[in-house]
Formats: sequence, structure tokens, C-alpha cells
Amino acid sequence: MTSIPAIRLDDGHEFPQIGFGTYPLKGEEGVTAIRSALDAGYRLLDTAVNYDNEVEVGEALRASGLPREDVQITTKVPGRDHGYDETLRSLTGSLERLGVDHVDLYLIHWPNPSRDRFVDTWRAMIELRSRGLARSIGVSNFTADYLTRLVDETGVMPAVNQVELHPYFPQAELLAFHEEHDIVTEAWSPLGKAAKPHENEVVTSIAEKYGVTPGQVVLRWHVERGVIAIPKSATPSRQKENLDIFGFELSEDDVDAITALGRPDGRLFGGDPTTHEEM
Ligand SMILES: NC(=O)C1=CN([C@@H]2O[C@H](COP(=O)(O)OP(=O)(O)OC[C@H]3O[C@@H](n4cnc5c(N)ncnc54)[C@H](OP(=O)(O)O)[C@@H]3O)[C@@H](O)[C@H]2O)C=CC1
Ligand SMILES: O=C(O)C(=O)[C@@H](O)[C@H](O)C(=O)CO
Repeated sequence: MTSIPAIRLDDGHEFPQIGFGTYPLKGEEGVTAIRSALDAGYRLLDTAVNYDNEVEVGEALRASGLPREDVQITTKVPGRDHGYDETLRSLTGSLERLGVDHVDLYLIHWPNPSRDRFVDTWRAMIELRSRGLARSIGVSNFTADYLTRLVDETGVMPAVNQVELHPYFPQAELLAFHEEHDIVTEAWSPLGKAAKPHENEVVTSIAEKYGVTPGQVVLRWHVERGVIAIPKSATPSRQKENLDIFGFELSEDDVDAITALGRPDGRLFGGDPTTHEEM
């Protein structure tokens, strides 16, 4: 089984550089797909209250027979649960649905700026970390300005920012900010989902050169940039393929050529964190 290199967060906890995205896996089929990912070697599962599949994630974990401590679980507080007390309650609900006594990474799913409650939400997450209910805490879809506001108002910088990141939206500026502030970047839709950047000729020709698949090239590009990627696949063969990316390296020129595919309108569904509201 592939051994997955780890990335260390600024709180000292280590996370595998490839995790498994679970949206929109649900029901019996969802449990089967998530279980199959665990069997293939994934040890980081990404879920959220809004995916409505925390129960399935917990079931797949138990069905796998793996010790709880071998698998890291991320979940996320939704916009409707922003606020101090609301966030404490939200995690209680997530833990019950998952059937676990702590999560390994707890994220604010979206900043939801029109509500302007993400700082209080963050204060609750700091408390949840001190109670041991969330081992690491971070955010998702935060801009540099929102991250700065969190640290200015609470003194605590998120360990992770999970953001849209794929060859058509490479986010070089945000990555540089993260590096400067010891924030680990996690890529959502790392394969670019429906935009299928792996079908772009730049990627397919690099894949041919290395004798790997285009999907593997895109995931390796994330690895070369020091990012944690959480590809989703319901297909067991692709689940294995997406983990099998540690036997080759991309040259700097190839990394740059893929990054150059970025487009100003490269977001998949216009999810600009400064305007997108998701409850
Ligand atoms: N924080 C946030 O706001 C967000 C977080 N996320 C998280 O990120 C995860 C991943 O993102 P997602 O949007 O699913 O997009 P991905 O970029 O992971 O793409 C998933 C799609 O790619 C296909 N696929 C998987 N592997 C390959 C491959 N090797 N070659 C070609 N196609 C492939 C899958 O098909 P198939 O399943 O048929 O194999 C599926 O259609 C989500 O599951 C979720 O956990 C996603 C969006 C927003
Ligand atoms: O999947 C997620 O985590 C989301 O935040 C959603 O916005 C998701 O990307 C979606 O539903 C897009 O239409």
C-alpha cells in the first residue's frame, strides 16, 4: 500500500498530503466508496455538516476496522451555525453523527461576510481545541484579509486554509501569504472537477512524458507546491491512481507550465469568498 508523506501544521500535528474528499458521497453507496478509499490507503477524510454525510463517514470508518487514531477526520461548521455558542453546539452534533469523540481538523466552511460572525466562530474553535474536541483548527475559503482579521482579533492564526485550487485557479498570491504565515494550504476540487484541467494538452503531454495519468500529474503539481489535496472519487481504480503519485517528481518547468494555465475567471462556480454566502 502507498505510504503517503505527511505535512506538519504549525501546531505540530501531521496530516497526509493526499486526503479523500467525500462530497457528495451519501447513503449505502457513499459508505462503500469511503470504505473503499480507506482500504486503498487514504487516512484523511474530508466532510462537512453541509455534505449531510457525517453519519456515512463514521460508518465507513467503523466498517474499515481501522483504529480511530489511524484516520484523520475533518469536518466544517456551516454558515448557519456561526457564532460562539452555535459553533460549540454544531461540533457536538458533528461528533454525534460521526460517532467519534474528537475531530482531527475543524474548519469554518465559508466566512459568510454578510453575517460577520466568523471571529466569534473562531473564538469557539479555539475553545474547542483547548477542550480536545478538535485537535487542529483552521478555516476554508478565507482571504488574506479575513485571515489577518482573525489573528488581529484573537491572536491565533488558523493552521489550515482549505481553498479552491486547481490548474485553472492556482492562487499563487494566497499561497505566498500562507507560506509567510505558516498556514498549510489544502486544495478543494484539486482535480478541477467539471472543468477537467487534466484534459488540457499541457497536462496530457506532461503525463505522457512521465508515463503517468493526467490526473496524477495534476495531483503531483499540488504536492510539488506543498499543498494538501483532497480529491474525490467514487471509482476504486481512480482512488488508487490518485494515491499513487509519490514515485515521480515534476520538474520546476512542468510545475510552472501547469500554474500558467490559471485564468482570471478560473473559479468553478464563482465562489468568491467575499460575496459567496453558504448557510
Ligand atoms: N471547502 C469547500 O468549500 C469545498 C470543499 N470541497 C471538498 O473537496 C473535495 C474534492 O473536490 P470535488 O469538488 O469533489 O472535485 P475534484 O477535483 O476532487 O474532482 C472530482 C471529480 O473528478 C473525478 N476524478 C477523480 N479522480 C480522477 C482522475 N484520476 N482522473 C479523472 N477524473 C477523476 C471524479 O469522478 P469519479 O468520482 O466518478 O471517479 C469526480 O467527478 C470534495 O469532495 C469536498 O470534500 C469541495 C468543494 C468546496
Ligand atoms: O462542497 C463544498 O464544500 C461547498 O462549499 C459547496 O459550495 C460546493 O462546492 C457546491 O455545492 C458548489 O455548488
